[in-house]
Amino acid sequence: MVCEAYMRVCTCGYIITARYTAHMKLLQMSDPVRFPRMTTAELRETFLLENLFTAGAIDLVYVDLDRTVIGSAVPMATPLQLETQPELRADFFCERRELGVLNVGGAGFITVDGERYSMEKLSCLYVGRGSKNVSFESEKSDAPAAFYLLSYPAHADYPTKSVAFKDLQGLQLGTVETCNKRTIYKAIYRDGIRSCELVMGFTLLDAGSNLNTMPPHTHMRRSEVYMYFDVDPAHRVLHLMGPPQETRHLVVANREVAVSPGWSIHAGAGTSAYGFCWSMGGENQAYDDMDGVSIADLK
Ligand SMILES: O=C(O)C(=O)C[C@H](O)C(=O)CO
Ligand SMILES: [Zn+2]
Repeated sequence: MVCEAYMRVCTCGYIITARYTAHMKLLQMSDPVRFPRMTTAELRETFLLENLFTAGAIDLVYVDLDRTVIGSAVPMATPLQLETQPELRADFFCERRELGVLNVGGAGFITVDGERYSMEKLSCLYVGRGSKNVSFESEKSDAPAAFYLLSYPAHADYPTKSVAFKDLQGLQLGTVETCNKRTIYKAIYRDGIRSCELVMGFTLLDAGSNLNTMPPHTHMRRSEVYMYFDVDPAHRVLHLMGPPQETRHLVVANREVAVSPGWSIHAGAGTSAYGFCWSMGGENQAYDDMDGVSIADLK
């Protein structure tokens, strides 16, 4: 289906062909001046994505911050093809972009230009700039894969590569006493799968711990995106955000995404167990380039 609204907007110049299907939602960030006066509804509309992971579809959102594209692909009985989008003005999705994918659902496959990658739960795939055909499949439609997608502009071609959960080396942080014992798994980063600006991995909390990224930090050189997964439907994560002296929270459900500008802390406390995918784009790829904030200074 071609989007009628989009066709009206772009009759001057841009030629839409049938393969440019529905357009992406556009998410426009707020700034730290407007932030403290935002209502709960405004905060949620600006920083939270609640409607990804539609069964049998690819969902994509374009964020003006670092030109991030956030999305999901949940293939059921038939594979799903990643199409280019009108907003990208590109012949194919990865013409000028790189893409990171994390599977948080059942086992599946991703095929990139004829190469088929097996994607168990928590496998991660990097798709390099210039890759033309990307498609997603589930092994079983009654336990579909749930592919989380994160894409940034790319200025070089790095090879498409996958990594399975069992091959990731975890970094243990936190303690039981401070309720934040957790393991960080880095997949796409300077010493792992190479990329232009995308940095991507996930964090799993130990049983009984519920706090992530505490003490918190900001990092003006990059924006960050959190996608919470394996959250029980009856439970929520209280995602903390905002300038360290002006924090607010978003109540986040399973497979929802919180966008975090460089001026914002990003941390969370779950009412039960959860994992989350963190990913970043921006000026550098040093994972530990963080401006730490002491807990006592938070307001
Ligand atoms: O639990 C944590 O700590 C994290 O997962 C931190 C994120 O990875 C992060 O904020 C990286 O900048
Ligand atoms: Zn961070």
